[in-house]
Amino acid sequence: MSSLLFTPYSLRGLTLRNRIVVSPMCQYSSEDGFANDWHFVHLGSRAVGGAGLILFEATAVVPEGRISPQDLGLWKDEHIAPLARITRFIDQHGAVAGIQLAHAGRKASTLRPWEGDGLVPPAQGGWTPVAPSPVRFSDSYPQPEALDEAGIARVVKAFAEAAGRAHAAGFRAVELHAAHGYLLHEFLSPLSNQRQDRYGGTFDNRVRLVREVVQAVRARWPEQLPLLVRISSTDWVEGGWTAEDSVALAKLLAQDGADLIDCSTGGIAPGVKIPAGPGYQTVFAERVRREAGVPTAAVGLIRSAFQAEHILRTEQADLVVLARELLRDPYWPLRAARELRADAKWPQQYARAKD
Ligand SMILES: Cc1cc2nc3c(=O)[nH]c(=O)nc-3n(C[C@H](O)[C@H](O)[C@H](O)COP(=O)(O)O)c2cc1C
Repeated sequence: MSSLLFTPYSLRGLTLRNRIVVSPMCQYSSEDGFANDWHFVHLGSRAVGGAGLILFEATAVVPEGRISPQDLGLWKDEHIAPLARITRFIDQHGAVAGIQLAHAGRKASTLRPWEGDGLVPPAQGGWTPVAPSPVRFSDSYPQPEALDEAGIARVVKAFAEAAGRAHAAGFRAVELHAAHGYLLHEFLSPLSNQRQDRYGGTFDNRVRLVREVVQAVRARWPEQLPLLVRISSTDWVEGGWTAEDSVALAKLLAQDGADLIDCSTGGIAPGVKIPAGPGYQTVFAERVRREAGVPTAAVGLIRSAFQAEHILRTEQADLVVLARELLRDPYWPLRAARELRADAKWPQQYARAKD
């Protein structure tokens, strides 16, 4: 029986050689948003290791939207060339390079990198983070400033412009980060969004920003290439964002031009007890897929080849996304193919090694 994990998968005009996705993972290795040799080796080795789609870390669309001052960025044209060097290498090794575009909102770093090689804390001119409402994430986070409508419009434009640069850098998939308590998620969740204008209150108002971003990115991103959205499918908190909300949102985002929903959870509030166990978030991918009729990706404690194959065979998700397993072992796909005795599409040298 052939393996589903190693069966190519198509979204729009793009075909992945298999269904293994490298989850976006911050590397804390960039200066001023620029990719460098660390990113080249880290991401390139995962292409050589056999993954189908490699999602670059949360990449900030504006400098003040970084989770850490060492995050990648795409807020200026100068960021394109070093990224293009990496996407070319990934392409040459048969994988697809995708980028996660992000704005960290109230959880953004407030350290403004200065001209030299130091950091400026908020009291000496660092950033004030922005959010839907002036509600801090926790006592140890600064109070954010609520975005006004002009600020919201600038965020939408920044995502679209970053998507344009991502295309110029050779990316063939883009994922919008609307999860883990960052800006787009902060608008979705009633726990962080206490606005009373057309971006807050009702479900339709809270989803307005993420819909505008999807529409704006879709307008900028080539028609034949896929657009993914990562959501936190539940806040795991009473009164927060729910799995039902996720199903309703997925339907709307599909109308707006999203092709796949990457179903993560959590991140909106500190100290929340999450029942983490093998594949603990897969149930959300399954539900969104079944009830919204939208392709999904499953992520979270997916560790073995058989577990990944099972998720696909039982139609819980269309793609499996691995973070820590692929951090430990870039060659996880190669091992998985052996374990499943799958006929994987390898770069030539590995095809020879496999025989
Ligand atoms: C070092 C590290 C960095 C991460 N950075 C990101 C990120 O940039 N964007 C994101 O959506 N998730 C990020 N995550 C979360 C992972 O993508 C993934 O959702 C989570 O680790 C669960 O998958 P796993 O059990 O396979 O590790 C990060 C996780 C780790 C371990």
